[in-house]
Amino acid sequence: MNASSVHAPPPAQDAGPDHVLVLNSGSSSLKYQLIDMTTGARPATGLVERIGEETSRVVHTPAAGRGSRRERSGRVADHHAALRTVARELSADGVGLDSPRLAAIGHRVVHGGQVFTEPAVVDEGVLAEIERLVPLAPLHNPANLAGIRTAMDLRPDLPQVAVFDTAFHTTIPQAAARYAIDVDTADAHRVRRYGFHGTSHAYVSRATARLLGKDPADVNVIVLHLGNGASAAAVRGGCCVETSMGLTPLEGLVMGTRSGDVDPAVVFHLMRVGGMSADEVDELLNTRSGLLGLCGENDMREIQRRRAEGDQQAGLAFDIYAHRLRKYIGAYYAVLGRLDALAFTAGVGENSAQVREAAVAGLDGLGLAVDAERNTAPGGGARLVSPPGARVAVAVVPTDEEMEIANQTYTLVKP
Ligand SMILES: Nc1ncnc2c1ncn2[C@@H]1O[C@H](COP(=O)(O)OP(=O)(O)O)[C@@H](O)[C@H]1O
Ligand SMILES: CC(=O)OP(=O)(O)O
Ligand SMILES: [Mg+2]
Repeated sequence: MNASSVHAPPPAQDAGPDHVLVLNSGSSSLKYQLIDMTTGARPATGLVERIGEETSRVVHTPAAGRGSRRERSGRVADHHAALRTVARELSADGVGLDSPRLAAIGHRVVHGGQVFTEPAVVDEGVLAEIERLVPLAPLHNPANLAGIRTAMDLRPDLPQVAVFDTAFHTTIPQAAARYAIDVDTADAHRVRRYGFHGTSHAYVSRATARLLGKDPADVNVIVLHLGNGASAAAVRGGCCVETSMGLTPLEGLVMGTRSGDVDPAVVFHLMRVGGMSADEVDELLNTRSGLLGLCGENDMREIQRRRAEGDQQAGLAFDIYAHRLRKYIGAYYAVLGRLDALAFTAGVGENSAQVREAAVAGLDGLGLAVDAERNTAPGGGARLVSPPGARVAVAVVPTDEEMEIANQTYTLVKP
């Protein structure tokens, strides 16, 4: 690894602990943001990606005036090593894990089962429960646990708070949460719809209401969180009533590498006739399916480029992706009965005008359309892309899972 010089300002001496470090550990990445809860500023953000591979990449971005962006490559063996690397980067900026201004570390934990309806200060009992849920989120929960355990090693005195992706979905009624399988079998194995990306759905549904100048309690909204993982949520008056991910983050929309909905019999067919093991089918549906499986590419930018050049495989992958979105929009409209807004968020939702246009194509009858000029206009921030006076607002609403996690964490621990 090659280091570069840093110019860290002297740490403030008089402020109390008002910083939260947010960690979002994915299966092979660790994203982090240090947030000043007094000002909302982010003294540092960054990510470690390709953890465990031959060459990992570390990108650390201090806030303006605190130093310059640093990028390194080299092997980062696991999530423990990743967090130690992050700690060193933060120390170099004078805001290390030993900083007296650090109030807590907030961790995104993907699966909280039915137990965690709120964020939790981590203790041995919480760790044991997250561990018990590993079989339901094998890609995510082990990484989340590694992040928490290393953070506890590095700062045993500091509160660690777990914020669960599933928590926002615990209001989903039984009629939507239960699968139609034998009740005793389902209960014995905790089989039900849990839903994920809840922190994002909660934040974006509230921000959408704000954009409309309304109280979240008065607004019905469909949120489409379209990142590498993708899910839809129907939110009535601030409460989630339906979502597309289920027992695990595999169900629902077409994703970067995950299939989303398939007939469950596909699994038995591949095992009986295709000679695959359960683990092989699991790996196929989670990591070699979705956009990647359809056209060899999971980056929507690249798919759009190939589609524009007439590449039929990329065109079909895009069409399948958009078709699934339309199907869910129609279904969730029916679930809600009345729809005030459709909100697009995350990497694809915030940046792809083509996906937004295709997702509502032909839905004019439902009052859903995008205005070509608004939809393609550059600019960040929450904004409407539907035509003026539209019956249903269509909006781009950037998600901020890190700020939401920081707020929930700080609320629990602030002095
Ligand atoms: N300008 C863009 N146009 C289309 N897709 C984009 C654009 N920028 C980012 N994306 C897509 O966003 C996805 C990543 O979204 P993101 O929310 O960062 O994912 P995650 O947090 O799940 O890793 C990638 O598929 C990428 O292609
Ligand atoms: C739950 C989930 O799918 O998360 P991500 O999109 O970060 O993979
Ligand atoms: Mg994400």
